[in-house]
Amino acid sequence: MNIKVKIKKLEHSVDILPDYATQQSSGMDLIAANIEPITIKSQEVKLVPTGICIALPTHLEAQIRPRSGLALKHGITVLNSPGTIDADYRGEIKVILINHAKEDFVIERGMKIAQMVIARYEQILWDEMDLLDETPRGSGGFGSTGKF
Ligand SMILES: O=c1ccn([C@H]2C[C@H](O)[C@@H](COP(=O)(O)OP(=O)(O)OP(=O)(O)O)O2)c(=O)[nH]1
Ligand SMILES: [Mg+2]
Repeated sequence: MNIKVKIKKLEHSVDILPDYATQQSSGMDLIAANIEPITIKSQEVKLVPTGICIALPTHLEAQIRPRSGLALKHGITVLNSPGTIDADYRGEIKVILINHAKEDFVIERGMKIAQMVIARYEQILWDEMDLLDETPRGSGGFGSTGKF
């Protein structure tokens, strides 16, 4: 679609911008911009800077998602996944990482720490009712349709 989105690099940012690793990747890899290494001890949470600010147009949001390789090999994931970057946010994009492994993990500057998916969203208005239309599912949920 080639929608152009404004991006600003902060002083501590890395040289390259987030990018798609392959032609049809849905997410762009986000790069750690911490000057000094950040150690995430087992079960610890750390906020990792990316050094970039963006200005998304209305109806687009950015979702911060984990990288499966970091999760599988090192137990590192995005605590608030998917993190939400609102269209009106102009601050630095930061990534909340948690270490679920037993070993410490060190985030080095330049490391690909998470991925960012740009998605469309809608805002709605409530139409408050006393009764909602009936459906075959009704209030069934949480496994109501069976195991297999
Ligand atoms: O992983 C994240 C999540 C959020 N943000 C930024 C962008 C987002 O637009 C803003 C607010 O995020 P969110 O709405 O998830 O946090 P909140 O706790 O509700 O804070 P606020 O009251 O500022 O909305 O913080 C990040 O940089 N990284
Ligand atoms: Mg919020």
